[in-house]
Formats: sequence, C-alpha cells, structure tokens
Amino acid sequence: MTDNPAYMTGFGNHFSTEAVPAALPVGQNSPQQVPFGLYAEQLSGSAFTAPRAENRRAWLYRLRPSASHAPFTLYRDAPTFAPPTPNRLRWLPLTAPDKPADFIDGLTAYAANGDPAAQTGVTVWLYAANRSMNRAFFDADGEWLIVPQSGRLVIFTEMGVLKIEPLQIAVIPRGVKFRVALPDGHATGYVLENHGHPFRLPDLGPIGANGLANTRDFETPVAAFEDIDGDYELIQKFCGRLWTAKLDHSPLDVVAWHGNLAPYRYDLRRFNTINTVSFDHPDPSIFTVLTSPSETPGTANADFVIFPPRWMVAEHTFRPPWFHRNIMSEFMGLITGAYDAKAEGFAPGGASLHNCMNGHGPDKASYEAAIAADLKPHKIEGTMAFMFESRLPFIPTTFAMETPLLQRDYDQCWDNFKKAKSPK
Ligand SMILES: O=C(O)Cc1cc(O)ccc1O
Ligand SMILES: [Fe+2]
Repeated sequence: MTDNPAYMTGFGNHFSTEAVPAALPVGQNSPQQVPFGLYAEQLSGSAFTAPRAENRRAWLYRLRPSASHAPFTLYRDAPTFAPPTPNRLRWLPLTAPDKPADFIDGLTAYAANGDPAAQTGVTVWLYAANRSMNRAFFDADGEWLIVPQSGRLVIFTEMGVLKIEPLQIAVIPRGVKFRVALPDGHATGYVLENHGHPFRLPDLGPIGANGLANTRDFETPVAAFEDIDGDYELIQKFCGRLWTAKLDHSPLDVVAWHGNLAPYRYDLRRFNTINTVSFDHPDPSIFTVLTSPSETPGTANADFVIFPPRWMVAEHTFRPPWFHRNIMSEFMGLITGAYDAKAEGFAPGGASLHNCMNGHGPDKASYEAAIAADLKPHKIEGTMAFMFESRLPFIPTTFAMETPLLQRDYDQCWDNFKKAKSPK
C-alpha cells in the first residue's frame, strides 16, 4: 500500500474505485464470478431500510472474506467510570507513554455518554503513541473522528490510505478496518468515538449554499490494498471492550470498492469561518464542522466545532466567549496556540469539560482584558481550539478523575470577580 495516496473529493459521494484495473464489477454488486475471484462483501453503515438520504453502505471486493477468522478473545476491558460530576474539569496534556504504545495501546478514555449498545452518545479518548501499529483495528461501537495534536498519522484503511497532520482530521466509519503508522515516531491527539448517527455536514440555513466546511474539501482515498500472508492481529472494539483475533493474512485486502460509506479527511485550515461583522458574539454553532444528529431535530448527539484563526471586528461588544450555562455539554481540546476565553492553564494537548447547566466562560484575566480592550479590528492568529458538544452530559472515567493531570485548582480561574455596583 502506498503512503502517497490519491484522493477523491466531496462529502458523502457515491464513489467507485479500484486499485487494479477491472477489479470492480460493472453494473451489479454480486456477479456470480467476481473479477480475479475476489470476494464481494457489503458493509452497511445504516439499516438496509434507512431512507435513501440516510442510507450508507459500501461494496468491498477483497482477497478473502472478512468472515474467515477464529473467535475473538478479550484484549482489554472497558474503561471504568467515576460518578457523574457537575464540576468544571480541566486537564494538562497527556504525557508521552513510558513503554511502547501503538495507536490502540496509546488510547486513554476521558469521558463518555450514551451507550455503544444503544448506538447513542460518544466516548472521548486522548492518545499518546510512540510506535506504528503492526496490526489492524475496527470499531463496532462507532465512527472515529481523529484530531491530531502532534505528529503525523498515516492511516492505512481497508478502503485506501489517509495521511493527516495536526490541523487536519480524519473520520473512519464504524466497522472499517485500519492501522495507524507514525512517520514521526510519536503522536498525540484526540479521538471522538461517535456511537450515534454518522457525522454529516450541518445545514446552512440563511448562510446559503456555501460556507463553513465546504463539501469539495473532503477527501476520500482511492482503493489500495496489502497482499500479506502471515500472522496478523485484528483488534475490534465491541460493546465497550477490546477483542483480539489472529488472522493468517492482512485484513486490509480490499482491491476495489464502491459506495457512500468511506473514510475521509478534511483540513481545518480550509474552514470558511463566518462570524459577526456588526456586534455581539454569535453562538459557537456558527463554527460547526460536522454534526451527528440525534432523533430530536437540531439537538446533536455530537457536534464537532472549531475555533480557527479569524478577525474580531465586533463593535461595542465583549468579544471573547461570554459567561454561559448550556443544556448541551462541552468537552474541549486545543491543537495549537491559545484559546480566547482562557488566558492561562488551557494548554495545547490539554482538555476541559463543562457539563450541562454548569456556569463557565472567560477566566478573570481574559474578562478583564476584554472589557478594557481598544476595539480595533484584531486578528486571532496561530490557534485552533475545538469542542465536542453533546446533548448528553459527559461522565468522566476513573482515570480522568484520578490522574495528576487533572487541574484541581481549575475553579479558581473564576475567583475574585469584582461585584458589580448595586444600582441605587
Ligand atoms: O465554553 C466555551 O469556551 C465554548 C464556547 C465558545 C463560545 O464562543 C461560545 C459559547 C461556548 O460554549
Ligand atoms: Fe461553553
């Protein structure tokens, strides 16, 4: 498999691609005899009967059926969870692993909501890895949104190769097998495991036909495969736990595929950021890259929201994020730079959690700077924060509550605000 992949552009398109000419059957999915004796396999990402606009599936043509394997045995138990907490939480960046850790062993769960078995909610992981995977993985519990913070990733998937670096993201559909190589020898970042509806682009309403993340900037790899005979490990995540099976070949053996269920990448620097040119600070939904809807219209299972470099021009306005209490719950990370609501303490690679209805907003230093600022046009540069926002409160893991990375003095950033003068 090449690590210099070609891509096809567009979001949610029905693609057809073959790594070998004439490998893809023409005009039907299941010919009696597939070219080269390949095995046809349908991968369904929605119920067969989902309405056409929601329906997602791909037909894969592979060297061997996915079904040929011995039973899976337990590899790692599910993370354990602390009791739900209303408290605001913030963490220092995850430290480098002290032993060899590939992308799978380098994952640490911080918080989750919903239930993989009910296909609701999300699990938030941070990763810190120091070696390439020499095994493959797939997630029966959900789709993966990978947000690198340091180090490049080469993601060899069943359906082709995705290369990403910090400020790019990748989305791997539920069930798609992949392995992650680290060309820099180390990598850190975030994974949002989406147990609910697959991510889609948000509606644009009065914004019109263009803007935010534009469809043509999403890239799906062309078909690529590896033809490897020999011992190979396949890990899967199923109902919260990791399972392992031994294969006698690489499972990344799809020679051709077609369909609209496929991995993709997106460069966050392509985001067409839209914001006020008059006054006031719009709701951060204006920065939504991808949304996973719930059954309640407009109320996301999860939104992926970014805070990119942008001009601040609002007149007679408190420009940073305001104080607020939100029915949605907010898990944030920082890829690079500084975040405009937090003068100190929110470091690249760190994370914060502000759960449903709990007050948060600018820290004291950011507040004081913003009310004293000369409101000239000002460019926020060299930054990229993001938010995983969810309708369900996030439950922290035991690790997240017990790790020394938890900043136990976080609340103090909102201490000692001067009382407003009582109106006489
Ligand atoms: O809490 C946060 O920092 C995220 C956020 C940003 C913003 O601009 C408005 C609301 C909001 O929740
Ligand atoms: Fe917030």
